[in-house]
Amino acid sequence: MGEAPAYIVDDLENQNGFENGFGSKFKGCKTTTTIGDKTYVIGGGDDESTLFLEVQIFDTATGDWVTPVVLGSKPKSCKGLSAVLLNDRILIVKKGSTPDDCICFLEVNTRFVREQKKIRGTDVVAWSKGVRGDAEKPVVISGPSGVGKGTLISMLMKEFPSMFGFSVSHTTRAPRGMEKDGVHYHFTERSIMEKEIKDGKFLEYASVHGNLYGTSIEAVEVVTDAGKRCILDIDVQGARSVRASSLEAIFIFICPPSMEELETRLRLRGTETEEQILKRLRNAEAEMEQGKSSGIFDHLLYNDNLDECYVSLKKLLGLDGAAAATQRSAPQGIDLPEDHSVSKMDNKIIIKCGTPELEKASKNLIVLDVSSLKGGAPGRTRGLDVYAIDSFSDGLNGINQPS
Ligand SMILES: Nc1ncnc2c1ncn2[C@@H]1O[C@H](COP(=O)(O)OP(=O)(O)OP(=O)(O)O)[C@@H](O)[C@H]1O
Ligand SMILES: Nc1nc2c(ncn2[C@@H]2O[C@H](COP(=O)(O)O)[C@@H](O)[C@H]2O)c(=O)[nH]1
Repeated sequence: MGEAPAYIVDDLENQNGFENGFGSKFKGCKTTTTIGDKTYVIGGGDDESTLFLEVQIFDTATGDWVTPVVLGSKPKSCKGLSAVLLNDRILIVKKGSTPDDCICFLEVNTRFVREQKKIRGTDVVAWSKGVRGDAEKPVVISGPSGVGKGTLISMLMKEFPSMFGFSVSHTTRAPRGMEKDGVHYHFTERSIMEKEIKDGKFLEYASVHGNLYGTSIEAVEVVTDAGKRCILDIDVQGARSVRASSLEAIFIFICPPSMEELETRLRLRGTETEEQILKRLRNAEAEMEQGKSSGIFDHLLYNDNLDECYVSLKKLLGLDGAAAATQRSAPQGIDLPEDHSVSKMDNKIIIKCGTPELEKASKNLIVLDVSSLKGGAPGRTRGLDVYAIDSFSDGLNGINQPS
């Protein structure tokens, strides 16, 4: 992939098709990035009708404009944009945005995007929000039916309501008495779910105890967009698929103290027929084997005494003691002045804060170190390291060309 855009928007505007194509869409700010034959034009409008950033691709080989499938939540439009091409994604720095909304990524060739392109047979891009540090890894919880996954997750969500969000799965099974559509599951007809699977809607899906279950990309995005850490309650097959996907998560397998106790819990729960209970118990044997030996899971927890197991779970998630208080605070944003320019040096993005007052002040350069980026759509791009320095710091003299 090249480093600098070969085309600027004015050049594109002179290309055949631009006038009749999508040029008119970007009346406000816009930026272009060229990768091989494709020029990604990212822009926003200056009116109420275009509240979000849009993406169009100009194919320089064919002269055609392509409207890609855009996954992820579109960032809000803004007063100005800078784009920097990283390996598989474009970093966007927005002007006139709030601290939590000024850095985002448009993924153009991440594993997630490549998979989606294959499934959908069309151009795909995906937005992901950039967050500082290593926080917010989603949590995948698996274990045989009746082991207590749901119980433990409810305890976690009750104690840390602003920190965790539940990924609401789709299923073809019928709702139980108290279960609500859209809260516990998205209860879906099999034919519809099969179509949605074909359309690439799901991050993972599996046939479990005779029904289809799946985590939609949107289910994870809804939680992530709310600024919460996503919890997935899925079976071992699903966990294996997520492990192979681009979602970087912590994988926890919950074991029962014994198969007898598992049976007792399933029977006492009283939500399944005898036939279903027997099926779930038969499947539990294989699930236990895979949970313990497949290498999918980072941690194994025994749910014998519920309170003790919950304490262990919190410890795994770094929620014990003082750490819990730190984790509960919202992730730090980046306070960017509207007047700034952006350039790149190796793995560092240098944002020069351009007002005369700031130029005189010390610490007028904000550095985004992007050398340790992790994750991405359908979650956050984590690992941004952000710090401020002044213009004359060692090694950064002369980094002052606006992007
Ligand atoms: N440590 C425990 N000791 C005794 N009972 C428990 C314990 N943990 C959970 N239970 C009970 O076991 C039953 C099954 O728990 P739960 O519904 O949370 O299981 P699950 O793993 O989510 O099952 P499924 O995969 O079928 O959704 C519930 O009635 C719950 O109250
Ligand atoms: N692969 C997936 N498995 C899922 C998902 N949602 C739930 N599950 C698992 O199904 C069984 C049965 O659940 P139940 O609610 O019918 O008792 C259980 O092991 C869940 O973990 C999913 O989206 N994908």
